[in-house]
Amino acid sequence: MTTDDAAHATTDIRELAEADLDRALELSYTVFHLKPGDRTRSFHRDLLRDGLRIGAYDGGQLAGLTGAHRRTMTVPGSQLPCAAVDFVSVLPTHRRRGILNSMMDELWRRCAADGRPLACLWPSESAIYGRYGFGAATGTYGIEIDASRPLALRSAPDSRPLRLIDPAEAPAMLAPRFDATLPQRAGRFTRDGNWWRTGALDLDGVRMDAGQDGFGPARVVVLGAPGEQPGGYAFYRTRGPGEGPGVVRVDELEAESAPAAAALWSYLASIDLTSTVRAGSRPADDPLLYLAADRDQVRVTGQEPNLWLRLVDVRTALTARSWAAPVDLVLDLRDTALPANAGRFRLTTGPADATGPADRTGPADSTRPAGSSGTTWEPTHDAPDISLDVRELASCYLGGTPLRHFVHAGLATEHTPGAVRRLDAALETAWLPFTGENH
Ligand SMILES: CC(=O)SCCNC(=O)CCNC(=O)[C@H](O)C(C)(C)COP(=O)(O)OP(=O)(O)OC[C@H]1O[C@@H](n2cnc3c(N)ncnc32)[C@H](O)[C@@H]1OP(=O)(O)O
Repeated sequence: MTTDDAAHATTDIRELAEADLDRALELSYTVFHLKPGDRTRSFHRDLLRDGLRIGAYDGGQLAGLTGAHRRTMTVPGSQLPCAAVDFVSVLPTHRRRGILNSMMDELWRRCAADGRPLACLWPSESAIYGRYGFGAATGTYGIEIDASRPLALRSAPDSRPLRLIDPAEAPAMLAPRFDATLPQRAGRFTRDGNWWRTGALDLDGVRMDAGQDGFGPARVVVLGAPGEQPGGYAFYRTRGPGEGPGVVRVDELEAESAPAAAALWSYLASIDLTSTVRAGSRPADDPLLYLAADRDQVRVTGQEPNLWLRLVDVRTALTARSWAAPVDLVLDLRDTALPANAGRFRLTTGPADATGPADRTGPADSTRPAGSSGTTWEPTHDAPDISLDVRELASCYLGGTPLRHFVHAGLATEHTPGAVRRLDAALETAWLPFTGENH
């Protein structure tokens, strides 16, 4: 037994007791170099208390922590329970002894017991989680608009009135528009009133960056007259001119149509005493990028992976989602962390989504229960058409990355010519997956 193994052997992985929540937060703040105020601490405490909680104990000392929030994620044609992993922390004195490995093993057991076929996370460092079968599954663009002149667009904005509303009324007023995006965008999370208040709008200033970056409180603009269902909304914060130009920071914008989006972006680019609009988290297929008449005015400033996904229960995940085209293929799947998923399986998808990938919208999709897509995933001894790792399957699962990209990179193998093209056609979604959250 090596010294490290000996140290690991003394670590007990078990439920993090409610009595240990405060020291668990202290551990997390230590490793993340944070010093939050009381409101943030209380928000974190509630999050940790209400989720899956795993502690790594070295005798009486808490040496490691993993939490996971119980959330519901949209997948093409359905919604699935997901463990949104957070607070992953190991004391600096106990690192690289395998504590994270052990906590991940425990996480899979907890996901199974809690009926969560998916797990996801936003990694602090992207090198860490591929080994556990997580793959980057949604991406995000940073967009900046030069608002020193009127926003030039290629089509006319929706002419309905825009109005600022009391942010306290926003959760109830905005939820129907947000919910309408759920069947279109895989990789999103359903929200309850509490999540709207804290996770989305941060009305109580509980997030770590609250008030520290010079931006004011959340402002909420909606498109449409009072009493009408909003055709779109944006919530944003502003910082007036000082050392630099005035900035509008857009935290979320959803619109029912391109003209509605045009109206909202035009408004944001016209706010007095500001000359830059920054949207840090937009989908790669944001219509704004195509509507812009001058791409020097609307620039992509960054592009990066956002949500990392783990298919904990591959059968449930694959049979729950809808497919854009029928396929009948044998996949040879590697999964070293969860061998129950590994092996050779025949994927036979149900009838293609009647509307096809170009027009898959409407609430009916999101209400279809998991497992009702007519898709099967059964063990077989037949020769494989494709070999791949569960990490790559996770990256392709929501329709964000075609498998052929991984084949080109030598990370997946096509044995039957045309098999990858067929699978990619089936995985495709009308809109790219997009999460729009980073916690
Ligand atoms: C979703 C989230 O919460 S993301 C936040 C992750 N947490 C942090 O970044 C906080 C600071 N860091 C830590 O607390 C710890 O160093 C952790 C959690 C990242 C790792 O915990 P450890 O117990 O040291 O990891 P463990 O010893 O189990 O190592 C597991 C494997 O991951 C690798 N690994 C661990 N940390 C890193 C890293 N930062 N970068 C790349 N690889 C890493 C190890 O080399 C090891 O690889 P191997 O199994 O191939 O040998």
